[in-house]
Formats: sequence, structure tokens, C-alpha cells
Amino acid sequence: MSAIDIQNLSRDYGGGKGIFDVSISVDKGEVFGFLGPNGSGKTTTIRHLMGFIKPKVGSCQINRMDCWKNRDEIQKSLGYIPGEISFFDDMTGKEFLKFISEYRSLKRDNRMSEMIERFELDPKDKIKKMSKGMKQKLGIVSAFMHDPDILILDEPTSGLDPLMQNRFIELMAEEKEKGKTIFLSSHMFEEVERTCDRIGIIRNGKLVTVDSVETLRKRHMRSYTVHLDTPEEAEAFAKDFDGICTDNSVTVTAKRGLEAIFMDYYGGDDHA
Ligand SMILES: Nc1ncnc2c1ncn2[C@@H]1O[C@H](COP(=O)(O)OP(=O)(O)OP(=O)(O)O)[C@@H](O)[C@H]1O
Repeated sequence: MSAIDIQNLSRDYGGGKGIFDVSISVDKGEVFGFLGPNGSGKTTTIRHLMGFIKPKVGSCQINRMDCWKNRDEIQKSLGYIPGEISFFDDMTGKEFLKFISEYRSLKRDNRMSEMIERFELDPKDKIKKMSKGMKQKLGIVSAFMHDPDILILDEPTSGLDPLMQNRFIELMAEEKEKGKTIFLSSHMFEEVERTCDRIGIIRNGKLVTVDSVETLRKRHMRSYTVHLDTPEEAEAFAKDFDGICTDNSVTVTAKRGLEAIFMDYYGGDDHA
């Protein structure tokens, strides 16, 4: 059963900007990575999912609820990290988390303290005085503290140091284990590689591929044939490099890293 459904969603900002005929379906319990170069339409798609933008063409549903019509319920119940964290600047982190807890009518024994400790968030300062990383931690705590079943995360590790990025990846793995559905927009290939089941790549507002990590890897394997002087040399080479030997030639298949594969889509033609 799908938890997130985007059907033929378009938003034309003019001049080739926006999103065009985007359709994505994310199963319950699936972690879906949404990748693409800057300005390709990731945040625009996510803002439709959160009910911040009314679809002009197409539609989106979360748990079969229309994201626009049910935006109050969606915004209250989902875990969401926005691409740009701009909260109520004059509040302290503590006040902000209290405000969000009340907005969501959370019981006292929620995961707030656990999340604060885990990400070493210091919530006592005013938000306007916090560093980018500290604000990002505040965003993470507020998105996860009510233990939501569906998480929509727009570049969640942006601004975090490598230690905290790693902690976030561990948290994602635990959430995945618990069966949570996660829609993750990211520029961090390692984060995507370690957490996502399937990946969608968007470029210039158009979805250019949606595939499992495994299929992407298989489709983008590269083979090289090396010619040697003698069959004996070819045989030795084939042994060393796990190749297939034919007379003086050896064919070796190289597994490419996901980063190299993504780059094919980011910069290349539409059928990379
Ligand atoms: N309200 C708007 N009015 C006009 N153009 C907009 C508006 N919002 C976004 N755009 C344009 O639409 C395109 C997609 O923007 P979007 O923020 O969705 O990209 P993104 O993939 O999230 O980028 P990044 O990786 O840089 O965060 C960009 O060219 C952006 O300038």
C-alpha cells in the first residue's frame, strides 16, 4: 500500500522553472531518496506534499488524504524538516519545542529529551542566536519527537558536522527498521546510499529516473576490455581483476560508486 502518492504534479513558474508532470508513489515502510541539482524542483515538490502550495495541475495524497484539503492534519501529524529552517526567531529553542508540543497536543513522555540528548542540542538560546547546525538540530528534534509514521525531510543534514550527520543516518536506519515511511531530499550521497530503498532523480523539474539502488548500480556498470601480449598474461590478469578471459583479451566489469552514477543524471542527457 502506498503511503505517499504524487500524481502528475506540475507547477510552472515560467522560464522553464518549476516542476513538470511529476509522479511518485512511495510504499508504506519505504525510504525514498529524492535527488537533483540545485533548483531542480525538490523543495517545490515537498511543499506540495506538506500542503503549503495548492496544486494547480495534478494532486498528491498522504495516507490517501489529499495534501491540500487535509493540510492541517498533515502538518500536525507528519515529521517535517524544511529545507530552510526559519522558525520563530525570538523564541528560545525550549520555547519553540514547547510550542510545537502543544500544537501537536503531545503527552509529556514524548521523545523530546531523548532527541535533544542524541543530537546534543542546546535549546536554551534564542533561535536567532543559534548557529546553522544548532538550528538544524532543533528542526530534527521537532520533526522526530512525536514519533511520526511518515517523515518528509528536505536536506535534513545540511549544516550538521560529520559526527552529527552520522548520528542522523543511524537514526534513519532505526526509523526504517521500525517501518516508518521516509521521503528524503538530499545532496549527501552517502546518506542516500546508506538509507534509501529507491531513488528518484529530478532535473529541470522533470523526473528523469526512479529506481532501486540495486537497479541503478546494475544498469550503470561499465565493462572494459584489456588486450595483453599473450594468453598467459591475459589469464593472470583475469585472475587478478576477476575478469573474463578470451585469448589475449580480458573483460573486466567495474562497479561504479553511486556518486558517479548520480552525476550521469545530473549533468548528462535525459536517458543516462
Ligand atoms: N515561488 C516561486 N516563484 C518563482 N520561482 C520559484 C518559486 N519557488 C521556486 N522557484 C524556482 O523553481 C525552481 C525549483 O526550485 P526548488 O526550490 O524546488 O529547487 P530545489 O531542487 O529544492 O533546489 P535546492 O537543491 O537548491 O534546494 C528554481 O528554479 C526556483 O528558483
